[in-house]
Amino acid sequence: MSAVIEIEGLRKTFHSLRNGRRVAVDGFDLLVEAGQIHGFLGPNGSGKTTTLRALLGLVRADSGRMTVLGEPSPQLLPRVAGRVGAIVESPQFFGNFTGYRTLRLLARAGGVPISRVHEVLEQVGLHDRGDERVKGYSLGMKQRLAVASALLKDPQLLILDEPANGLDPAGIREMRDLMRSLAAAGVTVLVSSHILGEIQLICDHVTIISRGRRVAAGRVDEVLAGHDRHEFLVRVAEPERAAELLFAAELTAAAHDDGALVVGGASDPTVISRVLGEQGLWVGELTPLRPDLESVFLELTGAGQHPGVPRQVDGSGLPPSGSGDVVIDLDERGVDA
Ligand SMILES: Nc1ncnc2c1ncn2[C@@H]1O[C@H](COP(=O)(O)OP(=O)(O)OP(=O)(O)O)[C@@H](O)[C@H]1O
Repeated sequence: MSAVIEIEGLRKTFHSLRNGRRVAVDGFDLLVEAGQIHGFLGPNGSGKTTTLRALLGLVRADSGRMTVLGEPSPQLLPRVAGRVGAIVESPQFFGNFTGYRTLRLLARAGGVPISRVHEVLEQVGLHDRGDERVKGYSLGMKQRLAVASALLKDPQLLILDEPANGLDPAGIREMRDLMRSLAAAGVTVLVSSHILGEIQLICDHVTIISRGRRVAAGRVDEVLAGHDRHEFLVRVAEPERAAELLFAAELTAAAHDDGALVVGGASDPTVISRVLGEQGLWVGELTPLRPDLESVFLELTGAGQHPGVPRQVDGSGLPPSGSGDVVIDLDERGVDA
């Protein structure tokens, strides 16, 4: 598989009068290969947006090596910009424009044939609503319009920063279906999120960032398997006696909140049912406890107890007011330090 995005040792420090020096990204690595739907996960303030902004040349990294579609970024990003679509932060559009007019303008500005507008509206499922004003769109429709604008160039790589943010369950499902259909059409997708269930449903690969550092990366199933503690949920009539029997058999047993036991140390579940059954305790339920991305994420990032460094409230982490349109046209990107 060829690398579509490579980041090695990315470091970015922000300096502000109020908060002094803050290391937002601290030696971070990321590898996204062709054909992946790659989830980029991290708690609030862990460095996801800064990483994406550095990758796209929107903020200057202190150090690190980055490539996009094989070209060093941001130096030679313009060479591949036509093959990359990116949406960073919340999309904003002129409310009085229709979806169609919005895309037609963007297509003209980007030198894309107008015929492409119909194709992308179709692709994101807005074809029937293209003649309506954007101000009447739901948040989910606005997000899909943003994706449509990023698809105008028919990109090979789509980078989406928190596309499910603020969406209701139906909107999230629409976004998920859209990402799947794009991946099926051969687009490599990098999607950042802190909605873990979503990432687990959509993505085949994941990179988890915590406090600016990579703490896990790989196929979602492999990352999960690496955190499988081989525990089982066991339901029996006498949990306390069962726990004693299990301890005596050198297994572990902990009370679960609804009277069940969480049993560990058994290579296979028949060991548990045999230990209990031999003493006349019949097992009513024996379920393997598989880790989900949420438990792995909380374990790796400590997000439950130690939330990520909070976003600055002085607005220095936000785009300047008025620069609402955050659908990034890589051909016209600016660089801030
Ligand atoms: N322009 C900036 N100036 C100063 N600090 C910044 C700036 N941008 C980001 N930061 C800080 O860098 C750290 C990482 O922020 P970043 O926005 O990259 O995190 P994130 O993972 O995208 O968070 P979220 O999920 O909340 O969007 C935070 O501590 C943030 O306050």
